[in-house]
Amino acid sequence: MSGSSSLDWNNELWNSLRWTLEAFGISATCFAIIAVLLLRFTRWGRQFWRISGAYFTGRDSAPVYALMAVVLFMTVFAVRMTVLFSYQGNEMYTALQMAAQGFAQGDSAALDAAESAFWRSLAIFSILATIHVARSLLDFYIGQAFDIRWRQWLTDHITTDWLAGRAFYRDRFVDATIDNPDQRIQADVTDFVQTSRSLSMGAVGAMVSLVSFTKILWDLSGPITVFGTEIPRALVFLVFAYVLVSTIVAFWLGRPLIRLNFWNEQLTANFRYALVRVRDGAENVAFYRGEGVERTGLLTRFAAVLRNYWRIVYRTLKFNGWNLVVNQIAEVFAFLIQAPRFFAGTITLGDMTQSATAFRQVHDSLSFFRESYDAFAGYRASLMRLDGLGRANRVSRELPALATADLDGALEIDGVHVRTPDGSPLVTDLDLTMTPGEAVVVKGPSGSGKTTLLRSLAQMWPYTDGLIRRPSGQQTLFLSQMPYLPLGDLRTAVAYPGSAADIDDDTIRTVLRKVQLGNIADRLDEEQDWAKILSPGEQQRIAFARILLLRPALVFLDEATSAVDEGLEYSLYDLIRTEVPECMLFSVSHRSTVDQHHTRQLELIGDGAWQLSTVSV
Ligand SMILES: Nc1ncnc2c1ncn2[C@@H]1O[C@H](COP(=O)(O)OP(=O)(O)OP(=O)(O)O)[C@@H](O)[C@H]1O
Repeated sequence: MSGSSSLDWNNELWNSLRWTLEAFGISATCFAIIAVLLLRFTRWGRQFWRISGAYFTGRDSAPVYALMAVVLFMTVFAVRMTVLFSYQGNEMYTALQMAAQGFAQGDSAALDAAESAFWRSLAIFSILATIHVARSLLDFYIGQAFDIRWRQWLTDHITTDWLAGRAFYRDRFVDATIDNPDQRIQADVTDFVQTSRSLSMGAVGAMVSLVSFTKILWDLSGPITVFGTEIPRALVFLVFAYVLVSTIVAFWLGRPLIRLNFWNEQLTANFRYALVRVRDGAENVAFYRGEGVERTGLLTRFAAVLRNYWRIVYRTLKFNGWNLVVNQIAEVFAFLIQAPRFFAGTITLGDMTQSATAFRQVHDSLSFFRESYDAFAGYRASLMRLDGLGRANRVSRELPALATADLDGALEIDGVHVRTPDGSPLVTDLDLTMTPGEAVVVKGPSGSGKTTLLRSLAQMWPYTDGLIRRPSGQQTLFLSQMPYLPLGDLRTAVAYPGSAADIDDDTIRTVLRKVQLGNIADRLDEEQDWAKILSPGEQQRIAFARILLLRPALVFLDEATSAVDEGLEYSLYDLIRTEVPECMLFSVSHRSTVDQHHTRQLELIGDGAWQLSTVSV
């Protein structure tokens, strides 16, 4: 009696190499065909292609395919290693069985042969184990390299797309749910890349493993008679039947987990957002002494997280309970079926243990699809979020915006209409021309559309039409009520949107002193959250410092001096008028003290009506 399936180890290196290359060729072909079909005919496949198709096409895609081929090769190679281990195990246990028989029969020649077979199988194990360790590490490294390269490309691609054509602002007019691009760009991209690889390569590995071990199981299995009917190759059919039934039950038990996990994400995000709100509004909450209300609000949200979490715990108990039972039975299932043949002497101990290994591999391969269901549900959610962001970016860029043209040293507003999203007119048919040194102040009651007019002139507001001709690029500056201070040192904050590298420190310090911020002029290197440190009035002075630094031809100011006293307001405007006298000013202000720095006044009267007059000081 000898192992019914053993390998010729002397030639195994070449055999395995040939096997791996063949299996790689077949897998790569099947993978390509299935991928094309999925990309064309499934909704999520089309979403995948819209998100990342450009990575796989174009001039730079050759290295991508090369790396993919290596990843695929490593996956197939891993299966071959498992196959080899199963044969090595077979030989080792068969040798032990032969040794036991040699002892029993007092046959020293048989004992010697068994002993040398045992040591040979251990020597083979040490070679296989060494290759396995090296392969595992290389596999990890190549997988990570693949992910990092893809993630880098995708983050760059999506960030660029999001920032292009002011989509990051105008997305809100397309899809109100795009309120968390941060999550989409950071977490979803990471998840998308990792899960794309793990699911696709997992499926390839499972299929190759399924075919390989079904073949082994086929060779090792014999017929079984059930109720008078003989089932040939019973083990193969039984494992398929076993996994099918256990999968159906597991699917039925585990299905609610997908919904519960979705809710878990949602409720945790709500809780986190509420915490962030308290952090961002800390000063206001503290002034109001709102801790009590905040505590109740936070703990109510957290209670919802816990309620749902308990449901997950109970459901997981059932799901895991079933899976544990299934897996425990799978441990002995092959032994149970093969035992009669072993005791009848038809198969060796090695065949028995190899049957168990093969059974487990076939079982695990078939179970891959069941166990990946959850990961796939999460993957689809990521696909939907990334595709949704891409779609909103595209659509928002196609939204109408004011037509614009470059014009050196002057401003021409020609037939501009501005409406609210529901179509009510805010400004109707505005015509206005400005020449260097001129200044216009915009007045009107709260809600009359002053800020929205500026949004329209900056091409941000979609409910508008008409034409604006103005100095190009950074020759025109829009300054909102509270200037934006980017992350980084003070130098970067003051120079924004210019680059701090282009301006020397002395110039920045001089300008800060001119706008009466001499107290911070020596802190240019400090990295702080300057928006939290500087008072609103100080932040508004930073905006004036930017005008002095960038010396634009035209500036739009929206309530730019609302947080400073009238004396300071006077000197800031005076500074601009004397330092950059050619600069055209277009200011929105409620304060009458601002009027004296302007030549004309544009008044929004309501329902789209407006009136232009000269300022009489
Ligand atoms: N994103 C938006 N969606 C819907 N309506 C908006 C949006 N932004 C502004 N509005 C509406 O457009 C109108 C004009 O708003 P806008 O902020 O331009 O007024 P304003 O004259 O600048 O007011 P204030 O003097 O109070 O700053 C308001 O009725 C406002 O509610």
